[in-house]
Amino acid sequence: MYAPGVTVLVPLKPLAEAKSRLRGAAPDHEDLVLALARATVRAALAAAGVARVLVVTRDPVAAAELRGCGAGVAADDGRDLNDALRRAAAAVAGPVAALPADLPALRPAELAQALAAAGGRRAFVPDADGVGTVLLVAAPGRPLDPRFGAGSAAAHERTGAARLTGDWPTLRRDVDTADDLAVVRGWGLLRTGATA
Ligand SMILES: Nc1nc2c(ncn2[C@@H]2O[C@H](COP(=O)(O)OP(=O)(O)OP(=O)(O)O)[C@@H](O)[C@H]2O)c(=O)[nH]1
Ligand SMILES: C=C(OP(=O)(O)O)C(=O)O
Repeated sequence: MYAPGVTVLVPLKPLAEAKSRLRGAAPDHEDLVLALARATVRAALAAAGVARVLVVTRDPVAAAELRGCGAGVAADDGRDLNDALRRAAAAVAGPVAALPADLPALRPAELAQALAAAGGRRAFVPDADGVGTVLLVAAPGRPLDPRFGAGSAAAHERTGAARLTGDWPTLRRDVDTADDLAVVRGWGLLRTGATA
């Protein structure tokens, strides 16, 4: 049976505001944020089952750079992260998922496996600590209904989403802090000039 590819929404704050907990971890903060996003987008585009990646942002520099990587851009006209994702998802026809822009070590095969594991259900992948969310997949024909933010894994579970905990270390390692950055640098998987 033909299974249509997933549209992956990648939300990204304006570069100057994003990843505030990483401020000081690299000489040029905006360059670091963009490098994380670029690596995330490239990996997502290379994953089997992904039809396209749409970056949800209002930052013109990030939009232009990420278009250059092959992503599309959806206008960010939301009040906050979940509102922006909700609005962008409502405009997508077909399967939709959301992935944060801070997964620079992501291996495409791990994302492909997670999307396959969702198996047409509403599902999410928690971060390495099991507290946050690194991937939310909408049930076919249903709203994305994102609950990102503090304690989002539990919040997504409360909405009936299946918790997927495969052996996906690069998918589950979002980079929020300098310690997270050190972990992915240690793996040697950060393929970006600014953060290498
Ligand atoms: N479009 C959009 N993206 C957002 C918004 N808030 C957060 N994001 C993005 O959502 C993803 C997950 O958010 P966080 O990991 O908390 O990142 P952050 O808010 O940039 O980082 P901190 O400032 O350190 O909290 C990141 O890719 C953010 O850039 C928002 O209001 N609009
Ligand atoms: C917004 C989130 O990201 P973080 O906890 O990494 O800031 C989340 O996990 O829902």
